[in-house]
Order: sequence, then structure tokens, then C-alpha cells
Amino acid sequence: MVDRKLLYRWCSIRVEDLENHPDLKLPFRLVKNSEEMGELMAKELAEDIKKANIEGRSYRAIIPCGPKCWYEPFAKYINENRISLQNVEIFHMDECLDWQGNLLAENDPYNFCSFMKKYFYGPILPELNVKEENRNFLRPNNIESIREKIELKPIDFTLGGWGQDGHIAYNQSKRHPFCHVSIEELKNSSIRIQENNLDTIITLGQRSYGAAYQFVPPMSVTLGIKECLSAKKVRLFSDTGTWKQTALRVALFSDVDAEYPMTLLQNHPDAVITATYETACHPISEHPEWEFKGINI
Ligand SMILES: N[C@@H]1[C@@H](O)[C@H](O)[C@@H](COP(=O)(O)O)O[C@@H]1O
Repeated sequence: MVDRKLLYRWCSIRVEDLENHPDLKLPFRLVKNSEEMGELMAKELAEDIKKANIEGRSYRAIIPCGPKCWYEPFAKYINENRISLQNVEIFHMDECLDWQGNLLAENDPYNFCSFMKKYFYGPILPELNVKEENRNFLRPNNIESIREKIELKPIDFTLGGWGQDGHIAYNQSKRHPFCHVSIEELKNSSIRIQENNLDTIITLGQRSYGAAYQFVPPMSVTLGIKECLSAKKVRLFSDTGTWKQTALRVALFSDVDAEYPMTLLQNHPDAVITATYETACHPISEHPEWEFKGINI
């Protein structure tokens, strides 16, 4: 469990001092805003695919539903530069489910598959687009076949975001009173269906529905940490501000800790975290006068 005194120290670092901070556990990039981040995400993935095309090899990527700022620039970059995605295989990292573990309604805002069809595949020119059979959406009934497909060949790139507890895909901190998950178990976690944590549901309700947590899907199917971190490159990005600020500090400065799954990125040979200025700020760093008993007094 994260030590509160350490957490206070990490959250006290001014945003201006984060990049190149001597205590960083892994590379960190700061970008101005969503626009700059979307362009960077789009270009990094597109250029990596272009390189694979030139080398004449197929390309496999795990991608998220959110951050959302990169879909439009990605399609634009692909279309304008005529980069073919015909040899690309995509694995979608997670999907939301209802309380019985079933898929959501097609137009539910948390139906990741519907969203990705519309905003990721939709604007890409048909002759360049990823083939239908290479679009791997996670569903409650295809866990084994997706697992086998992923194990078949290495993944080139994992592009992702993170959640309030530093979850990658939906690999949340396991807070069950009777079931404890060690760092090693978390690291080897694979595709599964699960109940989402209460704090995940509350924060999603707050950000999407004016705190109406009643509309937030309570379950999910997710790639495990094992699949997500199996990629040669892992790039996590966030532009969604306050609900990601503390997880970012923990990811950047904490030792590996199962309470914040993102800290496992430290064990990856080529992982980079990128955040917008707003996401990298922290209220504690802006208020050195705040007093917390037993922590700074
Ligand atoms: N489980 C999903 C992740 O797969 C996604 O990457 C993240 C993006 O969040 P945002 O849209 O705030 O960047 O949201 C949730 O945590």
C-alpha cells in the first residue's frame, strides 16, 4: 500500500519540475494540451506502422478506447500519407459489460466497440483500412480465441491511457477483502471478465454523467497486464485532467505496487508516459501551506 508521506512528497513536486526529475522511475513527457497529445499519439503509431510496411512485415497493436484526442489526427495522417493498414492487426484492450457480464446497448456511450467503429475505423479510407478480420474486439465469449491469437506472435505497440488508480486497460487494483493479488500475479494477469471497483464506477460516473454512477457499466472484459505489457513498445497517454493526477505521480515515483498497476511499467524495457500540463499538475503541489497531521506537521 502506498505510504502517505511518500505520496505527499510525490504530489508536492511542481509540474515544471516533473520532466527530467532525478527520481523518475521511467521516461516522462509533458505536452501542452489535448491537441498536441493527439497529434503525437497519431504520429507515433502511424510512423511505426509505416516503418513495418517499408520492412514488409505485418504489424500488431493493442489500442484503447480513450484517450480520445488521437482518432481524428490518426485517420488524417493515415489518409494524407497513404499509409496502408492492410497488414495491421488490432487488439482492442477492453470492453464494458452490464451487471450480468453481457455486452452493452449499441449506443451506450460506454460501448467501446461501437465507439471505435465510428471514430477509429470510420474516417479511414476503405482501401487503407484495417481488414475486418484483423479487428479484434474483446467480448465475453471470445476470451480464449483472443488469448491464443495474441500469444501467436509478438505485439509491436501498446497504446493506452490510464485510470484513477493507475489501471491499464481495466487492470484495476484488486481491493477484494478475501482475495489478495501479489505483484507477480498482477504482472502475469491475463484476459478476464470482472466486476469493476467501486472507485472506478464513481469516477467514471463523475466524469461522464454528472455523478450518475447508476449508468456506469459495473463489469468489464479486459486484456491482462501480461498481454498489455508484452508489446515491444508501450506508450501511455492522458489528457483528462484531475482524475488522473495522483496515479501519474505514483506511476512516476513509486516502487512497483499492486495498488497502482501502472507502476509495473517500470519493468518494461521501452515504456513512456505522456501527460498534458493539466493532467501533470497536482493541487498538493500548488498548496505547500496545506497541513496534514502526521504527514507534513
Ligand atoms: N479502461 C479504460 C482504459 O482502457 C482507457 O485507456 C482509459 C482512458 O481514459 P481517458 O479517456 O480519460 O484517457 O479509460 C479507462 O480506464
